[in-house]
Amino acid sequence: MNAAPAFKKIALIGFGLIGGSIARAARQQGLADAIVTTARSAKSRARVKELGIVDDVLETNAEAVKDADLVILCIPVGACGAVAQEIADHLKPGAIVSDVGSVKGAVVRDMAPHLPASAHFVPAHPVAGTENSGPDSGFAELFIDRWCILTPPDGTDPDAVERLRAFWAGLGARVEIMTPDHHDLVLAITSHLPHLIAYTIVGTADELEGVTQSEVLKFSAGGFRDFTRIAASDPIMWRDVFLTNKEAVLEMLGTFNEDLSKLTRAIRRGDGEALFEHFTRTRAIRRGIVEIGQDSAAPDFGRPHAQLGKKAE
Ligand SMILES: NC(=O)c1ccc[n+]([C@@H]2O[C@H](COP(=O)([O-])OP(=O)(O)OC[C@H]3O[C@@H](n4cnc5c(N)ncnc54)[C@H](O)[C@@H]3O)[C@@H](O)[C@H]2O)c1
Ligand SMILES: O=C(O)C(=O)C[C@]1(C(=O)O)C=C[C@@H](O)C=C1
Repeated sequence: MNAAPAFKKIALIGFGLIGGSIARAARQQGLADAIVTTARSAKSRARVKELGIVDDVLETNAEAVKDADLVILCIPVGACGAVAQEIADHLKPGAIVSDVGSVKGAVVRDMAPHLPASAHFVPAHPVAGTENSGPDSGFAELFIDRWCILTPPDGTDPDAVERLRAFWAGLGARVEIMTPDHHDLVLAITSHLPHLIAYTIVGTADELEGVTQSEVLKFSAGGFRDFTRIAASDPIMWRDVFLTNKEAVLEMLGTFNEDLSKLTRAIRRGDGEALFEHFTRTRAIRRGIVEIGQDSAAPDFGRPHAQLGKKAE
């Protein structure tokens, strides 16, 4: 447990997978005196209150950010601009404003113009998640040993960046800083395209004539099952990701389609050597990821939480 909480009051706008996980982890690690959140429907507010993780659950975003030292938007990327506008006049001078969006260029473009000069805007993206959403889906261990990427605009107060870095480190994450454009290019290939492929393949299997729905379900114990998990991810979140990271995704999709054509040709021509060479190369990549502990099974969720802050410092 930290000696003194890093923040007096944290406001989490949205209490879904990411907002709920931040609240649980920040609470466990003692990173704030008070944590408040917003939930839009009466039903969600009642559920979040029942969970008993936060100090207050408010209906409006403007009410929630009052007196908060750290405000984190944990909502779909496409909603960030309108919410920045909603909260702008209610922010405490000196407050750090951040987000967790999977796309950074669009978030910076949509939020920055609305925020007052007295606020410190430090966009962030924890590269950790699941296919689940909603107030019950979060868990405190989500960010342990996962990356959190910060994309502060040029000229951002270094103290604000450092405070947010320390906050994410306190949640268990490894923190890296990059530009929004670079973030969006990297994530287009490592996260956005894999989701598009999963959404495609599951839809394709579903529409196949000659293969019944029950056969798709029955024989989905192998590779296809992994795709169905990813394809179960939140439709609003992913609609917004593809609408807002259009250029980078289309660029990566172009390269992907060229590579797919090469493999298609190798299959058509019976070119076993080309297939073997390709699969050998990709196997080595997977083994490299496992070796450096970046596969999904690697994080040690059993590690005592009290050690998190120490390890991440
Ligand atoms: N799910 C993941 O794996 C993952 C991982 C990292 C980052 N992210 C990013 O985190 C953000 C939130 O994703 P999530 O998975 O927590 O989604 P979620 O659906 O679990 O939660 C989103 C919450 O935002 C609320 N919300 C939507 N619009 C709002 C508005 N205008 N004002 C207030 N609240 C609003 C919803 O009611 C919901 O409670 C997204 O930007 C996403 O790109 C998601
Ligand atoms: O494991 C999953 O379910 C995820 O899709 C998590 C994942 C990812 O692609 O790695 C999804 C989107 C986020 O922006 C960050 C993490």
